[in-house]
Amino acid sequence: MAEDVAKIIAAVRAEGDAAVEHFESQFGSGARPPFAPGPGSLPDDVRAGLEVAIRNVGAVATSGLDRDREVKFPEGQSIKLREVPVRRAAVYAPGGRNPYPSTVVMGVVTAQAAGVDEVYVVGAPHPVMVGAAELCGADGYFAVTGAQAVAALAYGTDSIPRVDVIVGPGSLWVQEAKRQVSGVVGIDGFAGPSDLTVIATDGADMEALRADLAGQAEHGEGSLTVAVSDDQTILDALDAQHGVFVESMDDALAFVEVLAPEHLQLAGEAAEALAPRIRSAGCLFVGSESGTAFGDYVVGSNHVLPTEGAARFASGLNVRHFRRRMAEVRVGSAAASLAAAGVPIAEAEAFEAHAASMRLRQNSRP
Ligand SMILES: N[C@H](CO)Cc1c[nH]c[nH+]1
Repeated sequence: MAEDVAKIIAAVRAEGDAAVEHFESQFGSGARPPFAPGPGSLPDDVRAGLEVAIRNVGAVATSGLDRDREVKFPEGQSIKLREVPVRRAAVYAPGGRNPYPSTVVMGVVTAQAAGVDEVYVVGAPHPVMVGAAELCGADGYFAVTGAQAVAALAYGTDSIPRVDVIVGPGSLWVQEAKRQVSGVVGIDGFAGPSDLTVIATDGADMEALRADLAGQAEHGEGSLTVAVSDDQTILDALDAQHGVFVESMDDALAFVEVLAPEHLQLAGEAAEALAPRIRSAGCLFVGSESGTAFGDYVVGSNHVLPTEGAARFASGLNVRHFRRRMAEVRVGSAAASLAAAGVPIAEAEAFEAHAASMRLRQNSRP
């Protein structure tokens, strides 16, 4: 598959819209340049729900913004650490088996909270997804899908703007394409099939947990559900794809730290005590009311999360995926003392021109 994806990317890079149209007719929705989707349409109750999602996801995303910082040295130099948004971002929203207006919200609202100037959506031209993008105030929607969509966004075509960051879940083709263009553009990471692990202890609401597990299994192919408990009767009743019996909660924690699930629910009397001990989950849901489905849609946390164990090192989608940090440097009156320190290092590296550039400022006055 990696080779096929590489061929698609190379073709789109070389031929632009014509190649996108070709692959779209072969594997996608068949849209033609300029890849405009049909009109958006949102039933009133869906619109109202999405408005709640937009408000809550926006509030959480905004709270993740880092502020600029400045370090001033007594020698005279100052370094400002500036947090700056990228100019353009795109959200890939899957719409093959089911339309995902919720993913449109997760991506667009987070990019907007990050301060991105232009935010685009790509995906199947489903009216509810287009309507969600309009409701969020996205700057455009392109009815392109698959690896060709990712390639078009990475390199730009006549119809599709080149962006700085591409985020969002998608098929293995989409994820492989994102991996291959990363470096040319920023990406959020690998967002594969959904998984849910529950740690259920005494007092867990079994009916609710069964519903939660069935919910994530509903994503179909590749989705993974795991129940962990120190009580075999709980495991039998939950009927997850995998039931993992543990002797103790320490063993349960050790297990989930290695698995690093996308979603981890803690249910039952031990839930609150366990919560602070969890480190490696994409998103942690604590207590009987906290079903993963709330996180999929409206509670405010993001549902674009690291899967397949990536929660060991990666974060769920957040404003940092759309921002970069840039140091702003003023050497000022520190030139002399810094040159005294820097010149010998440059000379040790045999970089005489580097040394000269510092040395000649040794006597300057700001
Ligand atoms: N559970 C998915 C990934 O965490 C997100 C989603 C969208 N729609 C329903 N669920």
